[in-house]
Amino acid sequence: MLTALLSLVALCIFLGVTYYNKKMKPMFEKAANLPGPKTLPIIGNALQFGTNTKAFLDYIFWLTKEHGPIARVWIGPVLGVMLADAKYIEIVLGSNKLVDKAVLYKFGEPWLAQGMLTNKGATWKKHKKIIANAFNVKVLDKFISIYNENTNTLLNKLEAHVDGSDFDIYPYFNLFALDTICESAMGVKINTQKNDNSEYVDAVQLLGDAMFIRAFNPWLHPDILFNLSPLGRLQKKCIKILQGISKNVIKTRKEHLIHLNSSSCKPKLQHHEDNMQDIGVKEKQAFLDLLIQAVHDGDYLSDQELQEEVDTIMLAGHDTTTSALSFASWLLAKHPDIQNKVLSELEEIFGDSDRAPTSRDFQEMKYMEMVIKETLRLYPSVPIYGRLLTEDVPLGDGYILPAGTNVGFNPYMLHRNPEYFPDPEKFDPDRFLPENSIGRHPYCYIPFSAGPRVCLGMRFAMLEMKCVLSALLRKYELLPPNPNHKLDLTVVLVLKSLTGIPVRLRHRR
Ligand code: HEM
Repeated sequence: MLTALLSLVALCIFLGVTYYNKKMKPMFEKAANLPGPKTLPIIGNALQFGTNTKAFLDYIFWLTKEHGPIARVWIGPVLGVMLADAKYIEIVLGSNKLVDKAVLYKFGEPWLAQGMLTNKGATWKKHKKIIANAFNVKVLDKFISIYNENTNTLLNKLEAHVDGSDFDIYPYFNLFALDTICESAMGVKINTQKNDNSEYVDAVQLLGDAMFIRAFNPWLHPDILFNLSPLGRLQKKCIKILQGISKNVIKTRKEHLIHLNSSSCKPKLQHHEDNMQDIGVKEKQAFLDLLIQAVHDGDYLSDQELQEEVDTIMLAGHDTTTSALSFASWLLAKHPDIQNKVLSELEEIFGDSDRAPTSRDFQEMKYMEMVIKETLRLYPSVPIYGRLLTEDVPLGDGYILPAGTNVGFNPYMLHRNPEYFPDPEKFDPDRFLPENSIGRHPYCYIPFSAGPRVCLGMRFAMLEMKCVLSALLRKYELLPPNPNHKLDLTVVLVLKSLTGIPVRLRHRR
């Protein structure tokens, strides 16, 4: 018995040493010269991250401020490196090979499974092609009526605050964005703006929060412990609600399309653009309809894949725009001169008319676009995202990132580097005038990421944001909040403020 026990201990030690020598030792050696904070034995820098999202964000900012554009941390045996220099970022983000997501993304998998955001390899590539097709300009124009309709509902809700005191605009944009993405992604109206108590909204919100809470509480990392915890049980309940809805919608939309197809005696589901006319779909198209009909190398997306992609679009497509819209309104409220310039542009486009905007109008909103870009420079909706390196990556300057490193990108700090953006704290949309952008490094501005895993919803988001901001400014003047108010930034999937994002409103005429 004793011999067996001793043999087992010896085997464990042997396996541990082999693992260390083969995997960990080369990693330690290659990472030895990377700048970073002092580490403790075994746990490394794990205790420095804090246990909440605000502390995490502050720590990430501090890492770059203190240790510069390459900042190394160890979380136990996991190596993390924050990059905040465009030339280093390009090497990783620009690579067609380094496309795997960092380990933290696995906490999104219970909901998103193998959807675009979390997926990798051949299926990611195949899905990206299919989905990118669904996001082309012609298709996006078809969503304008959805934006306009939901914008009108938003403006009606905001009436309650006209001539009132400061109010937090974030929750209003959040419901607007959720209604818009739900209708665009699935073709379903959930009317959260009109119905404040929505099980659906609560579930989306709770899931976003749960992913982050889990990520920053290491005892919740093992699936077995998480699933038994109250948070794990809550997450399961929320996923059931959301997937129940998307499953149902997929079934109904598919049946509907098949019915339309067979009634025109063409039992085929073809590539969407040609097919939209064929199958006589005159009603509003949703991304889902396009994905159902999309063919790639003779292959359709299965029901499971459709659901994962729709769920991903739902997640990626509402909090991000909410954050950007809220910070844009706050910045415009605090900078009346810039707000007036946007208004002049809108007056040139619309004159005295109160007609709804068209696709052409959005193309003419050049200054508005620069305002949105400058907002995302100062307050990038996704202030941190990451990749897992599958091979050693030489950065130059004597630095190597070993295979297995989790690389983090920190647009918030990158965008505040005076080398790329002089006087970086100043809100100055003119930075994005074509003549002022000449010579700027293509990877120094990355609110939508860059390279092969660039955001798929970038154009969708830009149109949606132009729609709602232009309507808001045509109707209301945004007034600055109490000067004593201070933002208290945190990240829960996206950049938010714990003290809210307040503005005041007054009618224009
Ligand atoms: C202001 C709005 C938005 C911002 C700032 C933004 C930003 C980003 C960023 C930084 C990423 C890369 C994340 C990573 O590498 O982990 C990303 C990916 C993605 N975004 Fe967006 N996004 C926005 C809106 C949207 C919208 C409206 C949609 C859908 C309608 C969308 C769909 C996606 C998808 C599917 C991906 C995954 C792409 C891939 O991994 O290949 N995004 N977005």
